[in-house]
Amino acid sequence: MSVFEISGHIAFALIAISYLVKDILWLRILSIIASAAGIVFNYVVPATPLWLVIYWNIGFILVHTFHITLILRERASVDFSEEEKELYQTVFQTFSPVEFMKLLRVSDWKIAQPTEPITVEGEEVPNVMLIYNGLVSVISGGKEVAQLKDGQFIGEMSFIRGGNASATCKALRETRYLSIPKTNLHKLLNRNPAMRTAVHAVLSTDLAKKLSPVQASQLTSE
Ligand SMILES: Nc1ncnc2c1ncn2[C@@H]1O[C@@H]2COP(=O)(O)O[C@H]2[C@H]1O
Repeated sequence: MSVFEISGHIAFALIAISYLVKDILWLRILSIIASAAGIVFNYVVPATPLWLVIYWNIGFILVHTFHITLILRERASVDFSEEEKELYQTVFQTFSPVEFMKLLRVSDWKIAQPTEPITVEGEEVPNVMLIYNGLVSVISGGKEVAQLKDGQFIGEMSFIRGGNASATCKALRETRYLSIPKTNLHKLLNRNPAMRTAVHAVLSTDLAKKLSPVQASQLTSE
């Protein structure tokens, strides 16, 4: 088998490997190398070059190169503050840096003063919020049922289930939090379907941690 015939095998082998790769950048790089090997094979091995195949492969290379440029440009623009890095490492590790950056772009940093209500039981909750630093009381039916602190979400229940606030949440001391407007979050997830699983995983983990042992055992026995 000549070197040029081997290039045909390399082209198809790389296409097969690219199907296994999850990182889109690597998938595109492998596809470019596969197309280049395909061009060599189709130029040298047949009696006359197969221009139709060669032109299509050049087209594929151009498309992948264009997208690689966009990906690299996007990745280069990722620059987190210390606070954002901490949130990324503690809560959003399952996100890619670019996905986390997209989430931050549609979010706002806010501060609630002591006794300030963040949600009101039975009323609409326009944002999903993540406590960065502070303490929040969760009041249901006039009684405190829980306290929420750093790294915990507020408003995730109505986001997942729909409907209004299941409880009133009030800051017990000055509380700094990341607020993600739900309309922005829905639009972001529609534009980036791959992020949907990561967002739901983060919110479900938070929800599971909030379940009391009694509630959890009731759920598992259902
Ligand atoms: N038992 C609970 N333990 C912890 N947090 C709660 C509890 N009940 C309600 N919450 C929080 O209070 C929020 C009120 O708005 P949501 O129902 O959207 O989401 C709710 C949770 O974030």
